[in-house]
Amino acid sequence: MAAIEIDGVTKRYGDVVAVRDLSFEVEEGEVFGFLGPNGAGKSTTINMLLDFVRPTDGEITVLGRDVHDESVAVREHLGVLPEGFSVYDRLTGRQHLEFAIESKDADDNVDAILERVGLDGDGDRKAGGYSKGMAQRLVLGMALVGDPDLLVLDEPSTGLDPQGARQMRDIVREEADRGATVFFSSHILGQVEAVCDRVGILRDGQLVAEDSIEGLREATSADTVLRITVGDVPEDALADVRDLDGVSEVEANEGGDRLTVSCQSDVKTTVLSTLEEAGVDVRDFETEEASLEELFMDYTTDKQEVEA
Ligand SMILES: Nc1ncnc2c1ncn2[C@@H]1O[C@H](COP(=O)(O)OP(=O)(O)OP(=O)(O)O)[C@@H](O)[C@H]1O
Repeated sequence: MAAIEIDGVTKRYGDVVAVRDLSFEVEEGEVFGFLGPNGAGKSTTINMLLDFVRPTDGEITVLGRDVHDESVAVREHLGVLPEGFSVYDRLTGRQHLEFAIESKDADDNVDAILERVGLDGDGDRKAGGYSKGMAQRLVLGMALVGDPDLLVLDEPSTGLDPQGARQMRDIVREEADRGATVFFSSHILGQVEAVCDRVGILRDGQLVAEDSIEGLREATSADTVLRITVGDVPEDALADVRDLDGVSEVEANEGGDRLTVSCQSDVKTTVLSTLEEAGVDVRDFETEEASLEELFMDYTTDKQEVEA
């Protein structure tokens, strides 16, 4: 069973189409990163998943249940870190967690959760005095109560310091290891790269890519840079490499013993074998893959915009 099934979903706000005929699935136990530039429709999608907003068209099923018709049953299995969450100023962190444990009829240990989210020592302070990052940690702690089957986290790393961001990554992986599904949106691409099994990239309300990071790399035109140390290179060997499909640039240094080849990820081995076939002594090589940032730009920006 898929943990999340989004089928032909459209959301219109008057003339604005926030999400357009969106369909995708997230498998149980998967960590799925939901990416997209500002205004792409990520929060709208998450709000529809949580039944905060109704789709204009289409169906959404979470853990095999319709999110609207069976919203109460769905909620019992969900942990949510919503966008624009708020805390109760007059209640302590501990009281927030006790409330979450009681409402979920769970038996979590408050101190263990405080420690997990990095709030040990601050549990007895009023949440009104928490910094933004501390409040975010608290709401994440509340989302973890009751070992939910599905965690939905909207921009979980925003406002966290580097240590908090690392704790967030660890928590996401730990939750996945115990079998939970994690669906989160993010702008922090390094976070996504480090924890996601798959990502979906949204642009103008439509999914423009859905794959593992590795798969995206192979499918995109964002180049891999191959640095090769060679004996020496005859000009015609360079010409053979330049002629390969998927190679965009070949440069040799002045000494002629180092080559830099920009190419698509899947032609790296062809570049090396072409050099060897032309009699070049390939001594060493290293590759520099396109960063997730470059992949993201590649999927969400028109080529003309990049060139401009
Ligand atoms: N309540 C609303 N009324 C009118 N338009 C809306 C409403 N909510 C969202 N939109 C529009 O829908 C589009 C998608 O917005 P959404 O907030 O889902 O994007 P996002 O990907 O979450 O962006 P961000 O990264 O900036 O949070 C935007 O054009 C936005 O202006």
